[in-house]
Amino acid sequence: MRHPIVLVPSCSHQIGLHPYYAAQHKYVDAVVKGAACTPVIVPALGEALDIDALLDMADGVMLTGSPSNVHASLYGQDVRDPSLPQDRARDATTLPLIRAALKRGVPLMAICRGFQEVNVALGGTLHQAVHDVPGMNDHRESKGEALDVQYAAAHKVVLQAGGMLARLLQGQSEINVNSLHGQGIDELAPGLQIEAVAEDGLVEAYSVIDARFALAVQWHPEWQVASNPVSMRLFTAFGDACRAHRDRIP
Ligand SMILES: N[C@@H](CCC(=O)NCCCC(=O)O)C(=O)O
Repeated sequence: MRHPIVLVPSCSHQIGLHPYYAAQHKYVDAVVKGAACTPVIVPALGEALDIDALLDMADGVMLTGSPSNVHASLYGQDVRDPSLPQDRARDATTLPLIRAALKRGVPLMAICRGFQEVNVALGGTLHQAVHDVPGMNDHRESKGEALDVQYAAAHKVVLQAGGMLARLLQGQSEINVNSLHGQGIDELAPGLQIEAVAEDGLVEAYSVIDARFALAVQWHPEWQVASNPVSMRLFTAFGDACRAHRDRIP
């Protein structure tokens, strides 16, 4: 039996003189090590992509994080800080893909930027600088530190009792998570169910109501996934949903 195929939309990065379609190793590796699925990196080609053809062959979609921000115009705002990285090619690829995948019931797992993209794709908005919102904490990483410091547990999140995440984590009420983001959920889109919140009240995880499996988290479960039991539960559940989709009777 073939492994389920998981689409991993790329970012568009400039490396030297050339633009690249790129996806970080840790996300692609987590699809294999955590979900036991086969990753397929999708170039950020936007409307040039045949999304239906991609979803015809896909058993899941995983949206990665990225230092770039979802363009604020996509949720009706002006860009607050133009010096921060953007990736319009990725936006033009992921937002239509998210809507199409959810419409078809393709399992979806979204991480960090991906978490923000799903909210925007479904009509929600973002804080462009969480740390400048009165009463909110600074959720950014210390960029000058080593990666194992940047991705270390930074704060706790309280799980929604009776929610999908609480069930997946067998009734745990809170977990410690890493935190590498300057933006965050402001208005939650219709049809989303909060699954976890940070100590300052920021939404840190949600699921899509009525979806068989659509889970989005602001933190990074892909980081050293195999050595983190909580992350392994999330990726295993995603992989199981992809296997069920692969074996569905059309
Ligand atoms: N740019 C957005 C999303 C942040 C994000 O995805 N961080 C991860 C970057 C590195 C990695 O991919 O692990 C924001 O700042 O909120």
